[in-house]
Amino acid sequence: MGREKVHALLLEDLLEKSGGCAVVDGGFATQLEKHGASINDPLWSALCLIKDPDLIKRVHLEYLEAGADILVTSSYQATLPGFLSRGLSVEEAESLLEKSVTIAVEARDKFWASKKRSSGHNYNRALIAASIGSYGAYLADGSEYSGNYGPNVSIEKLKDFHRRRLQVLVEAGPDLLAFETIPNKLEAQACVELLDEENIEIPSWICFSSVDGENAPSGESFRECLDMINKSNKVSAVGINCAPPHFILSLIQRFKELTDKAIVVYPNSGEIWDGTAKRWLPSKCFDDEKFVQFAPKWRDAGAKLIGGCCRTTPSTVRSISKVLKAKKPVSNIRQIA
Ligand SMILES: C[S+](C)CC[C@H](N)C(=O)O
Ligand SMILES: N[C@@H](CCS)C(=O)O
Ligand SMILES: [Zn+2]
Repeated sequence: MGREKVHALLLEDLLEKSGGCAVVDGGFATQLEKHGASINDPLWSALCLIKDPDLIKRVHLEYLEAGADILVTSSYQATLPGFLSRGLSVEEAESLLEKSVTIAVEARDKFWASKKRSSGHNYNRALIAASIGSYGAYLADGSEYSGNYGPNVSIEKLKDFHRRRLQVLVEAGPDLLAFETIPNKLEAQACVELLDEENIEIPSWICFSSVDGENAPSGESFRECLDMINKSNKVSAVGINCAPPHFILSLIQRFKELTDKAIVVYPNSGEIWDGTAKRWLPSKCFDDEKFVQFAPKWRDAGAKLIGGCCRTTPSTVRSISKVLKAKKPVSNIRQIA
C-alpha cells in the first residue's frame, strides 16, 4: 500500500473509531494565555516555541485529557520570515518548526501510552495536525479576518511564503496538515497548488475564516473557493475555523451543497479579534453549554471534525467530546431482548 493511502486510512480509522465525527482540540493560544504566557507579539503563540516549549506540551496534554482526537500544533504563527526577523538563523527557525510537531507527537505518545492498556476509557489515539496559519496571521495585522492582502500579493508570493514551512513541517512527521483561517480564494489556491507541487502525501484540511457567515472574509463566495478546492485530491476536508459559532450550522449546510469532502468546523467563542488593538472584543458568545447544545447539530448537519478555536478551552473540548461520544441510550425493547 502506498504511503498516501496509509495516511488517508489513519484519518478514516479515527473517524470510524469516533463514531463518524472526531473532536479537534480548542484554542491553543488561549490556553497558553490562561497559563500566564504573554503572547502579545508578532509571533503570537509561536513565541512559546522559543520561550516555553514545556508549556506547549502541557497544553497539548490538557486537550488530550479533555478528549481531543486531533491536536493542532503550535505552528500557526511560526514562520521562517517571522523567526528570521527576530535574529534567528534559518537552521534555528527550521528547527523550531520541527519542534512544533515533535512536541505534539511526544504529548500524544505519552498520553496514549498511559491510556491504551487500560479498558473503560473513551479515548482514541490522537492524530497530529500541523498548523499552517494564513499569510495574514504572519502579517499580524488582522488580515486573516479581512483577506485584504493588498495589490502586490500574487499567488507566487503566497506559495513562496508557504513552501519551505510546509516542507519542514511535513518532514517532521505530522499525520495531517491544517491550513487555518484562510481568508481568500487566492491563498486557498496557493495551498492547493503547493500540495501538488510538493507531492504531499499526508491528508490536509483547508479552513476559512468568515466574518459575515456567508462568504470568505474577502467577500468571495464559498462556491468559488470550494469549486477550486474540489478539483484537488490532496485536500481531504474543508471547513471553517475561528469564525463565530452562530454562523456554523448554516455554513455546514452550505458546504454540504458545495463539496463531497469531509467538513471540519472549529469556531471561536464568538468574541471578535481587534487586529489593531490586539485584543478580543466581547460579542455574541457561546459558553460550554452552548457548544454542548450545538455540537450534535453540527454533526447531524454533516460535520465530520468538530472542535473549538480561539477563546475556547479544554473545558469546551471536554463538553464537545462528552456530548459527541455519549453512548446513545439503548431502548427498553433492546434491553429486554
Ligand atoms: C487568530 S488571531 C487572534 C492571531 C493573532 C494575529 N495573527 C496577530 O498576530 O495579531
Ligand atoms: N491553531 C491556532 C488557530 C488560531 S486562529 C490556535 O489555536 O491558536
Ligand atoms: Zn482562532
